[in-house]
Amino acid sequence: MGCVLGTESGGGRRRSRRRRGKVEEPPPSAANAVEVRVRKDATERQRTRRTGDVLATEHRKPRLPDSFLANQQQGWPPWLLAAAGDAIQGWTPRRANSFERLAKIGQGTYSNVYKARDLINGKIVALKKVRFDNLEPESVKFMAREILVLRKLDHPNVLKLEGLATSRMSCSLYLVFEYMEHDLAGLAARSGVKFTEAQIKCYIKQLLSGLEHCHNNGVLHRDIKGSNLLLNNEGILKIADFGLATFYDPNHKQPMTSRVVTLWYRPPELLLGATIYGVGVDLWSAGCILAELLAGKPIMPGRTEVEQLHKIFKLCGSPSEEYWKKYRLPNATLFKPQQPYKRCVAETFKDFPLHSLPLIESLLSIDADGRGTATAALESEFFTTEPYPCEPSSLPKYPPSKELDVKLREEEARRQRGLTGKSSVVDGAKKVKARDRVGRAIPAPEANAEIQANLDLEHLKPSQNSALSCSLACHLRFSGAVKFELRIPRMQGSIVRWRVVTQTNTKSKSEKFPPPHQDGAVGHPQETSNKFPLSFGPADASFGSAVFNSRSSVSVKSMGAAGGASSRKKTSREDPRMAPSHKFIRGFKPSSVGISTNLFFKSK
Ligand SMILES: Nc1ncnc2c1ncn2[C@@H]1O[C@H](COP(=O)(O)OP(=O)(O)OP(=O)(O)O)[C@@H](O)[C@H]1O
Repeated sequence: MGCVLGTESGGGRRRSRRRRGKVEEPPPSAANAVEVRVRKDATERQRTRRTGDVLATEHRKPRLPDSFLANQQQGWPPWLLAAAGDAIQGWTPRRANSFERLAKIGQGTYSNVYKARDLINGKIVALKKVRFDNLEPESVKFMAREILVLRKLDHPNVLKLEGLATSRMSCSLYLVFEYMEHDLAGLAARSGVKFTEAQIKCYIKQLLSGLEHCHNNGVLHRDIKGSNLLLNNEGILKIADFGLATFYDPNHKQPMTSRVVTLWYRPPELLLGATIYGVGVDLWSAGCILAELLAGKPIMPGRTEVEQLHKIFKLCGSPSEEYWKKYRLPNATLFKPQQPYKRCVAETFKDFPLHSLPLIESLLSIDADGRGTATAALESEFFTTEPYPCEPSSLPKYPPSKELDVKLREEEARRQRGLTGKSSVVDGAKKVKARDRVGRAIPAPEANAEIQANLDLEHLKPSQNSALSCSLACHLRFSGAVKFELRIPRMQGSIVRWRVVTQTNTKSKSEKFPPPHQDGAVGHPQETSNKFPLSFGPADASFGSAVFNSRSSVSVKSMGAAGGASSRKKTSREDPRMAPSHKFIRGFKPSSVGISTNLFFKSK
């Protein structure tokens, strides 16, 4: 027996008639005529289905939500509604051909960014083009989240999403942003650019103001770094690239993925596998940027997660016993140094302006709780003492210098010197190895695209045709370049032949698109990402002396070659305090980082 909604005769109130299992038809009236017609149709269709009529197939189609129909009326293509209905709800799309593309200005993990002219008002904009046809549903979901986050934010120091555009012909969505001439990483890398203390204060104040707005609106950015801080010619800094951002509620903390934030700016708790975290992750990155601007070079340019953590411990001290007990982090047993490291932030940055140190100390607290909030950081003496932050409008105007331009310029310089041939070409933009870069500041590793796994495989006894153990550090970048670094234990009298089988798991692309099951923020329980011991790589040379000299000059950069990746000394010995790197383990599960690797060695 079917059931339909009925209207109570006389009273006009609708109520379910399911109780009596009886269909009652209300008397037709002007007020409910349409509803009655609809119910009649439904009843007829149900009867038809029972009799096996052909209309039954039509009836099986799921009913489309009203928002879907409303959006379709607004001109959204059905494929986009299906993929990201919530994110675009209430907006009317622009046509892509109402913009004139002028130049490609950036490239991201899943997008190309173009400088374009709005043909309606002549305004110059940035169009972030996202192609849907070759994106997996997961990636689309994260793109939709980026739009939702951007739509929630409205602040002078947060890049505003001005609209969306679609093209009829291609499966693409364009995010329309105001055009920004520079990014902080590109600007800092320019030769001849030296920021004064007042200018650094101006930039950091704007960064913290933007972060304060994000955090107050329940948004964590999770990828704060120089290339995501865009600047216009009026000196306004805007936080951009919310591709890794997430909503969070400090009062109802949900597990989230720890595989976020670009390595050099990633806080220790994430490296240790924390899944419950908060605003502290962005504040740590802000602290790294502040120190980087003052030093003129990245302060902790690690190449692997292990090395990154090592650098953090060496500068900021290793966590206290209370910390390990308080947080019980998943990777604690792997990374806990046998002997503690002493904190030496003040000593390392002794040449920094006096009032910058308390702020850096606080932002670079090992314990995220010690980092406070963006609001508290804005109240720090750094901003209330002389020299005061300069006005954005008083900042110098620079020719365009975004990271991509820098890479292209450097590649051209290398080509001129006849050194080309080693870098890979990615969609027109050639990648430049860190050690080949000129200029003092080095752009950070690209986005979060680096998946790093130091894999220690099970040691098998050498015997005929047996597999020999090895330690493999694998670096996968989404540019497509895969680099393997093999550390092979000395095998006396063995001829080693190897077969390396790699299988990238395109389903869990990267930290950029953490698999949904790893990010509670999109409604899935989280799993810790590093389920295998990571080993510390070679100990790095410690961060050199700070280059800021507040006595002699207000300029902050006097270094020649950049520190970090390009000038880092390599030592062959590991720090004895850290976990050994050639420990062999059982039960290794490489798929947790999206790459499957097998090594087979044959001994004689
Ligand atoms: N509004 C803008 N104005 C000028 N340039 C921009 C703008 N938005 C983005 N860009 C440039 O495009 C680059 C890529 O943009 P964005 O970081 O948003 O893309 P993404 O796909 O999220 O990148 P990633 O994978 O690096 O995180 C930026 O580094 C920047 O140089």
